Amino acid sequence: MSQTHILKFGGTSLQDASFINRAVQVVKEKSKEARTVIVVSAISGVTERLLALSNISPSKADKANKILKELRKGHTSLLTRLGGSTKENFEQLNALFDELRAVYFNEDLRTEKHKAWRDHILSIGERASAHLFASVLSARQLPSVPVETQHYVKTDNTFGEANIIPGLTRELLNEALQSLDKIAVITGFIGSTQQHEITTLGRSGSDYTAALIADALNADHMEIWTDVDGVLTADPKIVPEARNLEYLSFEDIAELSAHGAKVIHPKTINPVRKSDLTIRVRNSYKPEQSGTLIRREHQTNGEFRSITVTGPFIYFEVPDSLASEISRLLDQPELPDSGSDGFSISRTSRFEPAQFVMKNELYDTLEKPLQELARREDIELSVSRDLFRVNTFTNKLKESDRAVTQILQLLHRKGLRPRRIHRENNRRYFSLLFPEEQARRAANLINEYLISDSNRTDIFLAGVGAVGGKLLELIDEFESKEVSFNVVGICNSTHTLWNNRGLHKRDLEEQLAKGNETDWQEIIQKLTDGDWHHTIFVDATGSEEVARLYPDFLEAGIHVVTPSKLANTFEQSYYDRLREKASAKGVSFRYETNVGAGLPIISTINDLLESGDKILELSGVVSGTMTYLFNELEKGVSFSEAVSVAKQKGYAEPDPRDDLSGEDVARKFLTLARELGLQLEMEDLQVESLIPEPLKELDRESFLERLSEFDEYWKEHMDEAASKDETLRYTGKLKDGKITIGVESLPLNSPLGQLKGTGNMLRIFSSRYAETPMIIQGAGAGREVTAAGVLNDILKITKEQ
Ligand SMILES: NC(=O)C1=CN([C@@H]2O[C@H](COP(=O)(O)OP(=O)(O)OC[C@H]3O[C@@H](n4cnc5c(N)ncnc54)[C@H](O)[C@@H]3O)[C@@H](O)[C@H]2O)C=CC1
Ligand SMILES: N[C@@H](CC=O)C(=O)O
Repeated sequence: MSQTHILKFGGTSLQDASFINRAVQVVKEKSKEARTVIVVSAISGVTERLLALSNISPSKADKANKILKELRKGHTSLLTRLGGSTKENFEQLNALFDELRAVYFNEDLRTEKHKAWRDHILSIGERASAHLFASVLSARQLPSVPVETQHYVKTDNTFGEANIIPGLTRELLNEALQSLDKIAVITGFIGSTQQHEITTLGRSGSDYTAALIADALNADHMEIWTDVDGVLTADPKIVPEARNLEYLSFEDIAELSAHGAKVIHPKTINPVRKSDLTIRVRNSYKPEQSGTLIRREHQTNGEFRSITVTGPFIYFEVPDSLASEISRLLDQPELPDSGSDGFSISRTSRFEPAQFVMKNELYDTLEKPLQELARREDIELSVSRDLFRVNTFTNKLKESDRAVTQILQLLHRKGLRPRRIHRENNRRYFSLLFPEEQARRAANLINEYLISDSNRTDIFLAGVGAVGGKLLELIDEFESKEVSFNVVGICNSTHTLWNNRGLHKRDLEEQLAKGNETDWQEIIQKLTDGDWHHTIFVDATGSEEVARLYPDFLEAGIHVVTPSKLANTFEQSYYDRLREKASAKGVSFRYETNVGAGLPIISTINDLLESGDKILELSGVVSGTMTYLFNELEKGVSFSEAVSVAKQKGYAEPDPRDDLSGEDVARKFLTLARELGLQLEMEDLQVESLIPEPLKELDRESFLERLSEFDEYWKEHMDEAASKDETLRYTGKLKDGKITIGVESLPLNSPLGQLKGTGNMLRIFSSRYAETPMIIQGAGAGREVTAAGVLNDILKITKEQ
């Protein structure tokens, strides 16, 4: 057995009999594979009791006696419960509590060497814990011996936060432990001065002791047993969704700790920084989990991602001329130690104000001289109080600043604007300053960004009919290394279904009908409050109610993609508002499928305009349903039958009267006109409707039932065209700011007369394409091509991020 493993049990890992039993089990397993050395903290709550004792005045002896009695009883009864109650074990424990009583009531020590007296009192916690645990291990056939480190860990006399004398400590520990043939159960946290007065090592002192021992014994592995899952992406009290990090490097830990992470103190790493020691942080509540592995060389992996929240801070600005004097004030050695992020100053130029961020308590100490300085310069010092820093760490910042931009965009979309952004060059870290509640929200959002697959896009899909249903299928089938989709919610006009982990086509068939009733206010609320970092709302309903909600989604930082032509063809002011909202919130509104379904009509026109071309005329066929109907008439199918099949095939609008009335084509031409910058309304268009006058006032069902009454009319019409070697087409034209739409009889062998199926053809005449127009032609309706076009819009948004 050539390996040496150090197991450090924190107070929570020894909090009661069941936890101690669990720790015994860990030791039993470990000692089968390696030489095992144990380091213990005081049992949970004991250090706090000892501190309370040290603050009780001797005149209140009753109170002190109560604590002394409880501490002794707590330890001895645990010893009995755990089967370690030999006479010798009791005597050793009782001797410690006798010592505690004697030190506590030693008036000379208390008054003359108060700090040393207090450290001596505190040391009893670890010493009692080591005796207790060693006794229990021995009773369970794991021969053990308590080792009190005040004899071996040598320090200076900074009581409360003593500094190690490294060489001497290493030598003494090595001498004491190297040839021990029993399991050493060693006290963490304590040492002693050269004059043998007990000292304590400050915050995370027991982890530090464990590292000193690992160094002295050239240990291979160290386990820190504590009450959290390992090193997490954030403090779970602030970010409940914080995740455990699987592995980190020593350098990662040092960087995290310098900016507020609490699990491992950087001084723990110091003694073993150059060694090959592996450290595992594990949770005593969940011993089956593997925790976080920390070692020297994990430097370049992607695991390093975390958030810490520090504060509270004060923020103020002063003219640059005053900054040097304030910096001198901050340099005073007698100021309270406010940690590595106690204060920071940003000075961009002599002409810009200097910005100061400092811990509240530091400002409180300096407030008077600061105000005095400001008065002298006749400046009103306006301070913002109680701000918190959200520090973000990620390996992504090694390559570029893209993560900073993405995070800022994400926060901006959620209405969070930091007071100050601090980014150090060549560091994997940046910080943002917020008021407390905003800092909490920002930390949760950034955590979601860091832990989720950063390529993931969350989608809410409204409308799961012809287009929406097919889209869900395409999303299910979609595979890419760069992008992944997560459909968090779907709805139809009656039901809504949510699942953070993703919905699929099968859920539509099996689960949607069991979902909640569709409630649009609830959907908006849920999407607005959700911590999804990159959300797209897809409207495939064709509903006016839904199209009127886009400003709410854009306002909440949610992108909108839609095949519905409604929103772009409501009043002009609504069209303008959507664009203003999207731009203000840094989100996208995409609707390529509004004209020609999957054909790239809108994007082509915008590309031409962007490159300086001038559009002179747009004309042709942009209704797939109409082409289909006239093609069917050519074959001798009745008009009413063709309409019904067009609906079944998913070409026609949710209400086919929108196709037949020309409204669908009108909306398409109006959208194109507005893309060209024309300010037109629906009433400005000249549109020929195919709805027979007597059927105009009927509801949808009665209309479809009575449509066959007009089959003969359409047959005659088509026959007449055929007699001239012509056919019917429903065409539209935008020229000189005017839109005209209607039925035309065209030569069968003309390009438009040749259209088949759901064929669309749009001719673009422009300054550059004046003689020979640019033509975009292809299927212009149908669930497949439209859903694919919607997916393309979604992909464009993911690429813009
Ligand atoms: N079918 C096609 O070829 C093309 C369709 N479009 C557009 O796509 C949209 C959808 O068309 P289809 O899928 O064919 O329609 P559809 O009638 O097959 O499906 C509509 C879906 O929206 C749901 N819905 C309706 N009102 C709702 C409301 N207020 N709240 C929640 N859900 C609601 C319905 O329950 C249904 O699931 C329409 O705006 C249409 O103009 C655009 C281009 C081509
Ligand atoms: N009903 C429309 C669908 C596409 O926009 C059409 O037939 O063109």
